[in-house]
Amino acid sequence: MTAVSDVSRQDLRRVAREAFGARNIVFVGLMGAGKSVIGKMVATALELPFVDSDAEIERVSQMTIAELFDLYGETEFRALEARVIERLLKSGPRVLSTGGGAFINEKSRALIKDEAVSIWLKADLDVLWERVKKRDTRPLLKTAEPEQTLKTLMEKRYPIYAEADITINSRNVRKEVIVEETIAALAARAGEAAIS
Ligand SMILES: Nc1ncnc2c1ncn2[C@@H]1O[C@H](COP(=O)(O)OP(=O)(O)OP(=O)(O)O)[C@@H](O)[C@H]1O
Ligand SMILES: O=C(O)C1=C[C@@H](O)[C@@H](O)[C@H](O)C1
Ligand SMILES: [Mg+2]
Repeated sequence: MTAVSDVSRQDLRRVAREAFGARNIVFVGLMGAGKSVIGKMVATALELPFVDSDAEIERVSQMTIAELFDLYGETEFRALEARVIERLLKSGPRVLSTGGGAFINEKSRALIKDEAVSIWLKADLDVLWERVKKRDTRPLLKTAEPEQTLKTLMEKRYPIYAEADITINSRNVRKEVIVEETIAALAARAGEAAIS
């Protein structure tokens, strides 16, 4: 027997896919917010192709993000990131999870606004810190006080991430909950667009 909640979940997925399947869906937010993990799960649920810009940068450069920062510095990394994001957006539609700094770049942000519906996965500092402190692969957090660095990045970046079309509160609940909330928010936005 099919439960009522399964039917409505399928309906929400159908509405979200029909409204946004022909447009890029882009996840933005700080390190540890869950862009890579949740983005891939949303793509699977909506049966859309998925790409992660950090993974794509590593694939094309044949280097890790940490190696790119070490060898060429942040400015060169940002230039490469902006080029990769432009190419991915223009060759979509797909679900694209970006690196934490991508939406901060003015040109990439303008492009994402033009070519995509954007979703900010917003999380509190303690949630982010619990997640990112387990791995030391993030070059921007190789500082004497990484938690403070993360806090400073939050203060600088949150007003900019807030320009995204949709905000989802990323917190310590099952990932599936965040995925369903994201799809419901996309479906709701589709409904608003249909009315206006
Ligand atoms: N709702 C959740 N519950 C538990 N763990 C989560 C949740 N969402 C994400 N995580 C975990 O947090 C970690 C960071 O997630 P992820 O790599 O997707 O973040 P990100 O936003 O892509 O970060 P970055 O900008 O560094 O690429 C991963 O280990 C992931 O499994
Ligand atoms: O927040 C950032 O600026 C970054 C986040 C990661 O996804 C990587 O793109 C890189 O480590 C930079
Ligand atoms: Mg990621």
